[in-house]
This record gives sequence, structure tokens and C-alpha cells, in this order.
Amino acid sequence: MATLSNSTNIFWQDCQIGRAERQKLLNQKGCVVWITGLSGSGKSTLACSLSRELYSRGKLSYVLDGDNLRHGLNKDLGFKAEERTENIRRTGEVAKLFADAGLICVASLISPYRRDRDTCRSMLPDANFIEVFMNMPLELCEARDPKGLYKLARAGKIKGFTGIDDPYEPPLNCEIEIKQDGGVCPTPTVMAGQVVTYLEKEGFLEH
Ligand SMILES: Nc1ncnc2c1ncn2[C@@H]1O[C@H](COP(=O)(O)OS(=O)(=O)O)[C@@H](OP(=O)(O)O)[C@H]1O
Ligand SMILES: Nc1ncnc2c1ncn2[C@@H]1O[C@H](COP(=O)(O)OP(=O)(O)O)[C@@H](O)[C@H]1O
Repeated sequence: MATLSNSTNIFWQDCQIGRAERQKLLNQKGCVVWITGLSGSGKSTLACSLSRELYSRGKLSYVLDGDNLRHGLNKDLGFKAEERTENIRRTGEVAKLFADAGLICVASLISPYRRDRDTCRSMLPDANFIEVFMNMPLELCEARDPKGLYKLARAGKIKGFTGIDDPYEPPLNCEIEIKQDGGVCPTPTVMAGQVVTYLEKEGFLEH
């Protein structure tokens, strides 16, 4: 990774129209819904379903998907631990800006390391960071394998694949946990409903 020098002599610039005004306009409160879990656990599926459900209620959201960000903003980053850390940090900073814009920002990344997720949490007022853990067994994710990546990882053709030969650290204190019920995965609509219920209860869907 390139070493960047720190900026000096910089000053924060305030503006008359701020977060409060934007939130009033949108009749909602900006926040970050951070979805973490193994590849294939259903992060993108939940993110899209949630965004659709919020849209149908007239609420503005924006999805930051790990795979998509790696096509642009984070295209210079690979999957070494320090590159994942930088990937999460940058995404956290962007998510913070979206939340400041008044949007419900839905970030869906594996984000395998607890410390990196906690760093993003610390960028926002605590209640505004909602961590959603896709608690799906590795066996299920591997059986789904929609991109064939687990197969490649098992064959040793991808090194450092999360859950196979790179660690995933589950959250210790997440706000929402999505898991199987009696061995059955909830449908995308039910998963999204669980998050919407939380957002509603915590007052994010009104000003
Ligand atoms: N080594 C390795 N480990 C894990 N995942 C890998 C790897 N190589 C490629 N991929 C693909 O990259 C997607 C994960 O990108 P993320 O930005 O979410 O990863 S991370 O948060 O930085 O760990 C992930 O997408 P999802 O399957 O949607 O999670 C994979 O498709
Ligand atoms: N709740 C669900 N019920 C059934 N299949 C699901 C569910 N969530 C995700 N899937 C399927 O599992 C696969 C992986 O989902 P995806 O959202 O791409 O996971 P991730 O973003 O975590 O890699 C996809 O084929 C998707 O259709």
C-alpha cells in the first residue's frame, strides 16, 4: 500500500444547512446499518431487501456493498489483513458521510475483524451505528457458494479466504443477529423486517 503523508494546517468548515436540516427534510434520522458476515451469508440480499422495504415506506437509503466498492473506491486493495482494514476504514468514513447527509446507509461487507468494525462504530455517535450479524453456518455459505469461491479456496486456488484460511471474528455485542430458525434461514423479506422493526423502535424512521 502507498504511504500517504498527513495533512497539516487544515480547518473544519461549517455550513448553515447541517444534518438536522437535512434530516427534517427527509423525515428520518441518518444512521449506518453495518451488515457483517461470511461470504454467502446473505449480506447483499439483506441490504437490497432492506433498501427496497425502506423505499416503499418513503425512506431514503443507500447501499455500500463491499464487492461493488472494490470496483472503484477500493480497487487498489486486496485481501491481506492490512488491506481489509483499510477497506473497512474507508467504507466507514464514506458511511459516516452518508449518515451525515441524513440517509440510512447500509454497508454490507464481510468486515471479518472485530477491531475494524469497532473503529467504524467509534466514528459515529454510538446509537447511530447498528451492527447486523449474519450468523449463518459456514456449511450453509459453502453449500450456497454462488460465485464458486469456496470451491476455489478449498482447492487452494484462492489463499486467505475468510472462513477457510482467514479468520472471521463474530461480533460480541451486535444490535441485530440474523440466524436460522430450526435449521431454516428467514426469507429476505423477514430479514429486512427484523431490521426495519429495530429502526422504527429506535426512532430512525421519523424526524
Ligand atoms: N480472500 C477472500 N476472502 C473473502 N472474500 C473474497 C476473497 N477474495 C475475493 N473475495 C470476494 O470479495 C468479497 C468480499 O469483499 P469485502 O470488501 O466485503 O471483504 S472484506 O470486508 O474486506 O473482508 C466477497 O463477496 P461476498 O461473497 O459478497 O461477501 C467475495 O466475493
Ligand atoms: N434469506 C435467504 N434465503 C435463501 N437464500 C438466500 C437468502 N439470503 C441469501 N440467499 C442466497 O444466498 C446466496 C448468497 O447471498 P448473498 O446475499 O450474495 O451473500 P453475501 O453478500 O453475504 O455474499 C445468494 O445466492 C442468495 O440468493
